[in-house]
Amino acid sequence: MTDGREQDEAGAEADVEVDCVVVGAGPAGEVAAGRLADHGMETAVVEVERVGGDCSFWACIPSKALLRPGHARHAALRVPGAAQAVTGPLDADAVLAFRDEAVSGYDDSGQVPWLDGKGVRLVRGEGRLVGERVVEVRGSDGGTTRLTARHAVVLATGSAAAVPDVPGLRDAAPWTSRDVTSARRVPERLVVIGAGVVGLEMTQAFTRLGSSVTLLERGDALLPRLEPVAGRLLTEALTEDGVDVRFGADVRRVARDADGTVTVTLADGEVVADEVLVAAGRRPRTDALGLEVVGLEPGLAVPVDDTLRSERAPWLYAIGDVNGRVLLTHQGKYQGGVAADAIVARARGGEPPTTAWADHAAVPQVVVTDPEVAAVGLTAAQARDAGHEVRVLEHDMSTAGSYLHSPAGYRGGAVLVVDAARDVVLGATFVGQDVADLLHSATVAVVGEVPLSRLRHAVPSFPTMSEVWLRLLEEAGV
Ligand SMILES: Cc1cc2nc3c(=O)[nH]c(=O)nc-3n(C[C@H](O)[C@H](O)[C@H](O)COP(=O)(O)OP(=O)(O)OC[C@H]3O[C@@H](n4cnc5c(N)ncnc54)[C@H](O)[C@@H]3O)c2cc1C
Ligand SMILES: NC(=O)c1ccc[n+]([C@@H]2O[C@H](COP(=O)([O-])OP(=O)(O)OC[C@H]3O[C@@H](n4cnc5c(N)ncnc54)[C@H](O)[C@@H]3O)[C@@H](O)[C@H]2O)c1
Repeated sequence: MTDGREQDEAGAEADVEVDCVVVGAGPAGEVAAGRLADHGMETAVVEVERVGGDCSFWACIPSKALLRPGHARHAALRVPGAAQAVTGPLDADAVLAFRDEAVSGYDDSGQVPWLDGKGVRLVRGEGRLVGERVVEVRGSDGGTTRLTARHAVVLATGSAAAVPDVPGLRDAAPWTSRDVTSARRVPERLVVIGAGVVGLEMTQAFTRLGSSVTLLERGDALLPRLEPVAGRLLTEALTEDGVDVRFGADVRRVARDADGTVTVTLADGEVVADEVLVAAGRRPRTDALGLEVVGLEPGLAVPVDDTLRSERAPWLYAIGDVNGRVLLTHQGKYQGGVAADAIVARARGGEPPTTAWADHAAVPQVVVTDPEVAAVGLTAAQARDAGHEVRVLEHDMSTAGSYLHSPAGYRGGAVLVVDAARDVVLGATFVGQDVADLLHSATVAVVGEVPLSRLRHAVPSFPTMSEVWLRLLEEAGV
């Protein structure tokens, strides 16, 4: 099933007809293709780089591998007995080797059998819309294949780092998320432009690997779209790690000298470093995707409705980062499943069985820093803005199960946002070591609209981090 190029005897490309074509085999595209095939749709997936997408090779997986050793070392340092066994810094070479192993040496052959097993046809090359339901694929040898979809084309081409128009920045050969996650050495001095999730995670990973990091954020707080406790505790933690965190940063110019040194000029001074990481947001990968075929502008996101279908063409769907809805792997995979079900239902003359409403109501996200930040649903401010009568429950998390995780003093906090009129949870935020896996309990509570009076019967095990639920419900008086 792999490879998929069909050529006639003279070696010219042949047209191939299938039920559905998915462009991009990242997490979103893989899920959509697999589910379409499960439903009996003959499906082809087009991939220009590696099956598994950015997430597997240049984003989620390598970034988490770079973070994990530092988090494990710090967790040990907080526990008597274990702390005494920590006798030195991280072994940077071993960390980079761990990262290489996590990305399978940048080889996607381990991911292909899953597609094969589903019966999905993999076509290697760059896909581009060239007509109604037609995708042209240009292979690395310059040859082309035309794939015609009987039912639907699904765009799942992801996103790339956006490089702001700062004078000199592009010429300074900055690191992007791809370069930092695949770095082969640890720079002595690193300056990071942008304190979004990429900037925060990579700042901490490289600080703990031994870089001296300056983090430049133009805003006035970290993670401003989350509960304020998240940004506050993370700022404290990064500062304690030795990061120079600067808010209100106005980056005016960047220059790289002949000796490789980078100088970042700010409105109020300059920072000199060995590398500069641009972590200032993303742009959809639609520059050469043929969007003009359906009247959309190349370079922009592909707007879709809640079935992930474009309003421009009833056969066109877009899932994952490329539609700009929520730039997270798990939401892209969720969208892939919803889109596949909608395509199949419509192909059979029916209505989509569901929509991707969780994208609006209950998006879970974990910022994998130390402390971790795990949040789902609405913050108190967002809930008030949406017109809810809000009750906010807070707990500082320095007690309960957290004591065993970090007896030397746990830095953490929890916030539950409750719809006072309906007694249900609208959002939750947990900050602290080892809180990430608490998040799904909150996601279930938000999606299930479970009343607090019912939640008290969900008894958390003693002594686990889940006891934070007990404290929050005590605070609520239920
Ligand atoms: C450093 C970093 C860390 C991250 N960590 C996390 C995390 O921990 N958790 C999380 O949920 N999210 C994380 N994200 C976000 C996550 O990586 C994205 O949301 C996710 O990869 C989106 O999946 P996707 O399938 O839409 O796109 P991608 O993973 O980008 O996959 C798109 C695929 O399409 C292919 N493609 C593009 N154009 C074409 C074309 N014309 N023809 C054929 N193929 C094409 C690409 O080669 C790629 O393989 C992180 C992002 C970054 C940058
Ligand atoms: N653990 C995770 O789930 C994870 C990890 C990494 C990335 N992601 C996803 O990837 C997406 C992209 O992340 P990102 O961090 O690249 O973008 P982002 O949009 O989240 O953050 C960009 C930050 O850069 C700042 N900025 C922009 N231009 C600047 C400038 N000129 N000077 C100084 N600061 C500037 C912005 O104010 C913002 O704080 C996120 O939306 C996130 O969902 C998720």
